[in-house]
Amino acid sequence: MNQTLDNIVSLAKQCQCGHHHYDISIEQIVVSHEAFNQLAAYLRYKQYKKVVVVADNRTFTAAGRSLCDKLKNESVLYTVCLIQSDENEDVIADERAIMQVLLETPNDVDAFIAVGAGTVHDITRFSSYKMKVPFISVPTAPSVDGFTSMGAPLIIRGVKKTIQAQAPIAVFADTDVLCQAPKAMIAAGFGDMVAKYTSLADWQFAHWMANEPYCPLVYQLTIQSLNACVDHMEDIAAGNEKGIHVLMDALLQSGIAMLLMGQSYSASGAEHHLSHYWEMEFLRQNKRQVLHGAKVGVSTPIIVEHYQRVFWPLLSELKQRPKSMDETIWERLKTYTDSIQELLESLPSPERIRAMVEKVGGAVAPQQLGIDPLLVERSLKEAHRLRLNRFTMLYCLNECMLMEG
Ligand SMILES: NC(=O)c1ccc[n+]([C@@H]2O[C@H](COP(=O)([O-])OP(=O)(O)OC[C@H]3O[C@@H](n4cnc5c(N)ncnc54)[C@H](O)[C@@H]3O)[C@@H](O)[C@H]2O)c1
Ligand SMILES: O=P(O)(O)OC[C@@H](O)CO
Ligand code: NI
Repeated sequence: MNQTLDNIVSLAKQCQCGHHHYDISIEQIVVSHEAFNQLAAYLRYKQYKKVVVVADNRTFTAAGRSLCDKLKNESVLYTVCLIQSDENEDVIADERAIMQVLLETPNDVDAFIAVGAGTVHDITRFSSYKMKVPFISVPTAPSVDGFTSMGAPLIIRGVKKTIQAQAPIAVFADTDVLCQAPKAMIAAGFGDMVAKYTSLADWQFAHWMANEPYCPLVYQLTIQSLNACVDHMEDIAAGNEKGIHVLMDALLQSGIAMLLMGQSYSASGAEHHLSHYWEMEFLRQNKRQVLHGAKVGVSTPIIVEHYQRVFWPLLSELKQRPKSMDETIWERLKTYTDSIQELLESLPSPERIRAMVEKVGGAVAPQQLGIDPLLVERSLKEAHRLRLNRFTMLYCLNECMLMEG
């Protein structure tokens, strides 16, 4: 990571922001060729006797099998829970997957090991939390910033909800496994980082308008991770070890930033709400899922465009308080107009963001992901409702500025 784990722990202890910071329960983060040997040593140190390895067919092939060989050599008793995919071959973090883990886990398990990408981690995070046992993270692709966070975005009765659960107690990422991950997953990881342009802007806005808890340290950790990815775009695009290391470090650090707040304020704004809306629509239509990072890589420039072309012109022209806007918001919008303008002007242009995403091999148009323009249009009007406690600029636009009468 840009910062070492110890460094972040100490920065968090000294933080003067006034908000509660969750303890970083992560004891060790290893990103190296030696990760699995170090995991074996860690299990010895923890004296775990019985673990459950959670994976799916693909992640078991990518890393689970070789990890299990290691566990055998170490005489650690383990069982494997292979999460079943749906009829589209997708593994979804939903009730069925969680129930499968709970059913297949012995009651006296010491710890879980999540071997996979974002989805396997969220299933394991939630199940282990409910069973009151720790989990260890073994990422198989640098595809999301959700390895070190404590939130579990789950699909519950078809609705994407993020439930705060727990962070892993340790992370062991094997660089060979990460470098061999599908190129689309590497591009998706970059997409999840590029999304921080708008998530951080929405967070700043929500803090000004609605007193959403804000912390400069968490902001710094996140923007530092984003900048590291942008600075190493060539390496990430080439998929070389340097690039994969930088990307993975950035994703881990952004996850820790979320963990410190116990919420995804820094990492998820309107661009994520659009992505969640599209994901739910795909599930409803029984279509194959699209990678999370691919969706947010596409929705981020759409949100920048919408803020610069719709939100800002409307805001700067507002002469009187719309009926749907309460007095406090109206006063604050007036106070912060210049700051909001500066904030929006500080964002890279939609073209620039698309060029970055394209450079690392990601899609830039919704149609490339099978998302039709009508769905995009609908999501721009409705997606903010998925997170009514987040006062994003999209929320403000739709709920306070466009709803006359
Ligand atoms: N907890 C958080 O804070 C957080 C943060 C970001 C995203 N997320 C969530 O993560 C989920 C998306 O995760 P994702 O984008 O990593 O996709 P994913 O975990 O759904 O994986 C996609 C597919 O890639 C396969 N795969 C993984 N590693 C592989 C490898 N090395 N080789 C071949 N195939 C491999 C998986 O088996 C799966 O079929 C979403 O539900 C999203 O909401 C959570
Ligand atoms: O809190 P949510 O919106 O699920 O987002 C988490 C994660 O996707 C941030 O990158
Ligand atoms: Ni994300």
